[in-house]
Amino acid sequence: MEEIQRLRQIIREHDRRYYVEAAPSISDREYDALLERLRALEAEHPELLTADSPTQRVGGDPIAGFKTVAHARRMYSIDNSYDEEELTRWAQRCFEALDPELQQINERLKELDERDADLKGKRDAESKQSREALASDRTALQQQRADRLAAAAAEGYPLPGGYVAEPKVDGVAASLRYERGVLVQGLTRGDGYRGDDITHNLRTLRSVPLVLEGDAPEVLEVRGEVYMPREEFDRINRELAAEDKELFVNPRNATAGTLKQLDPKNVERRGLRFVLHGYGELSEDVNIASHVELVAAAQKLGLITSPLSKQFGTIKEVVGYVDWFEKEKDLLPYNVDGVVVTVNQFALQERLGYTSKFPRWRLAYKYATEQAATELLEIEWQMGKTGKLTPRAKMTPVFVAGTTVQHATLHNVGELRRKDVRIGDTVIIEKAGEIIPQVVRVLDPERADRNEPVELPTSCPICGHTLEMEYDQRRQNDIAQWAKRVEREKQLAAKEDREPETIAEPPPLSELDESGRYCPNAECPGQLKERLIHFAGRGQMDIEGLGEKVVEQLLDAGLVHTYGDLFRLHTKRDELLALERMGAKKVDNLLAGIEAAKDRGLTRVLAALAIRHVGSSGSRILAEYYGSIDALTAASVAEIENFKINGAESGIGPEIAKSLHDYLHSESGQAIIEDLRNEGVKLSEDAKPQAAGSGPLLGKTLVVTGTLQRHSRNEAHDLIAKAGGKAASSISGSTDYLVAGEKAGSKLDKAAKLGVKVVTEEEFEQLLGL
Ligand SMILES: NC(=O)c1ccc[n+]([C@@H]2O[C@H](COP(=O)([O-])OP(=O)(O)OC[C@H]3O[C@@H](n4cnc5c(N)ncnc54)[C@H](O)[C@@H]3O)[C@@H](O)[C@H]2O)c1
Ligand SMILES: [Zn+2]
Repeated sequence: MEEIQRLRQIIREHDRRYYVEAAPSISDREYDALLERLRALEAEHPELLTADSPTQRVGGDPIAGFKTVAHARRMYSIDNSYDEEELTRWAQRCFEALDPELQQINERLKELDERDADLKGKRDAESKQSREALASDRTALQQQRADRLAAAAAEGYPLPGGYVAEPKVDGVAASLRYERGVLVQGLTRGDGYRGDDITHNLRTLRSVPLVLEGDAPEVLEVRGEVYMPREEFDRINRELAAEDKELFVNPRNATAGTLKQLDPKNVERRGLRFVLHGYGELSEDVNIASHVELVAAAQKLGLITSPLSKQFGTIKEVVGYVDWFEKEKDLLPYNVDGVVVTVNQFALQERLGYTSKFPRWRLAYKYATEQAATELLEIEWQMGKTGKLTPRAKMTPVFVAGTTVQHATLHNVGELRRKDVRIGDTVIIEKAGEIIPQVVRVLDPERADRNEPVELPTSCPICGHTLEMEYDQRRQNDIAQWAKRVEREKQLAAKEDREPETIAEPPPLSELDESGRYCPNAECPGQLKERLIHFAGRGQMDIEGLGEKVVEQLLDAGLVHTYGDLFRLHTKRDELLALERMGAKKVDNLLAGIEAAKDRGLTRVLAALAIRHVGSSGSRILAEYYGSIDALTAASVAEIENFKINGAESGIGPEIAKSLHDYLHSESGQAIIEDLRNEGVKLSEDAKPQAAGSGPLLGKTLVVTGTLQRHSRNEAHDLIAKAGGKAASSISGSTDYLVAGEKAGSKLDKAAKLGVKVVTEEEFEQLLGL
């Protein structure tokens, strides 16, 4: 069946975008609809079902750069439903499979059937009579069964131990393995059988204890959700926007994207959290018989569980919780997309077992994302400070998920073309998880009287400079790879004296692959206001007194046309004084602020110039490595892309390298740098003390007290620093561990009061991985 093939291919592509790239292009609901369609087709044609169908496997392929490790117990996905009645039907199925009375009735019905089958062929009177008796027995049993089910339905399918309902936190599943109380491994779910080893990243989370409290068992694997609070998500997206990088579409993708970081320092900065919702391998000495007991035991060990985890006797009560929680969930500081319902007792879970992909004892109820239909009126092109022109849909205002919406971002030309939105179309928009509204799709793309595709600008609407296009990096790589393979095949064929085999060529780059259209003129007035605001901003040149309002005034009065003009403002004191609300004191402050900004150094200057793809962290890495703008300008693209720091990848990718190189060698870029240099702006970076690297203690603060047997105090501090941690001398709320040697004294009391974990010298060595 062609449709099955096609659906599988489409779904795999979405899986890759979602799990591997953390950048989905359709909503979960649409994705689930595709999967449902495939499942239905496979059910109709079971002979076409294959083990590698997306309906049979969970998650995505492993991520490059991480070690994959087999899970001690498989990590399943969870079947989900958007339908409350489905929740009740699920409970009914569980009840039917578990209730002893129904089991008995079913057994007896089966017996009757077997006996009936034996008698079937026989024609004698006795057999006939027996069969009649059997039939009436069956009717009675069936009635009994129906009565039992009706009674159970009325009660809400009660189970011994009941059900547990928990928020379905919208993040990424992870498994933490503790051996004798020490965190030894953290894995992603991966394909369910094997996950990526992200131990070093998970260690940086404050909510992930490196050592468990109290009596920890031999082996304890807990599973839970790594997620990003909304506030943190907003902050990161603001930062990305300031660096003109692609934004994360929601906190879940931000979490996935963060966990993929190779450098744990980048993870530490992004307040991720962990909340427990399940378990993996448990050693014999673990005495836990239910989900509720798991949660209680985990809390005692210092793990974080959901305060909203609730036990209920019946599914009716669970449905009540689901209804109540629908409004309530929006008040939480993190995104929740549903409720996970679990059969509480492990013994019952075992009896229910698993399908090829899901446990039968768990179901995720998902709240639907609100959507609305409206008319697309116009495509506007907005210019950002790096000169990127972003298409934005202007629509007839429509109310969706609590607010009136009339703009939706389309990100880039690629997305505009892939969604093929046209003026006059009715479009479906959606606000999923606190995000800027998105155009999901066109309602009726087959409509005969549609307008022509949207016309794209080819030159800058403000300065007229020809625009530059950028294309999806992955597609570019695919094409480059193909060219290499063709070349290799040619050489091989020549050697073996045969015709080279043809290797299918990937489709050429087109508008569908376009990731950005830019005005490359760094002096384009269309970018000037945004550029100046950014230049003067906090993380950049940090010029006091130069906010948005003042920038506007300076531009309106024609006092500033370039960054360099800012540093010449001191010659225009009178003109400044003539501006509205600009007294002598304010002018002096502004001029002093500008003067002070000259000494910020190369890191800040690079970040301030708003060079495409070059953000603050990239600027820091580059400035610290090269030391001066001249050294940086002398470097080739390949050098910038490939230099190593202490043998490790620098984190500067090809996009950054090319964009920076282009800028430093462009006429406008060079003019800007020379101008700044002439004005005395510092274009070098002083050598920095060795930045804390990675290590098992990254992001953790430790205090050492008392006398250790094997290490002096100074040695211990060195070891902590080498492991990426901070050694502090006094305990506070932000201390993670107190390392207590002999005669530890008063710090122990303080640690107890503040809830700081106390570790022995041995445990300390385990933490260090010694
Ligand atoms: N938009 C796309 O392109 C796209 C692509 C692939 C997948 N998806 C989405 O991803 C879903 C499949 O992903 P999935 O397999 O991770 O399933 P899922 O996200 O629907 O649910 C399972 C996961 O929920 C998490 N979870 C959160 N809170 C939990 C709790 N209290 N108890 C237990 N688990 C909890 C766990 O990590 C678990 O693995 C699909 O339903 C689809 O909506 C979307
Ligand atoms: Zn321009």
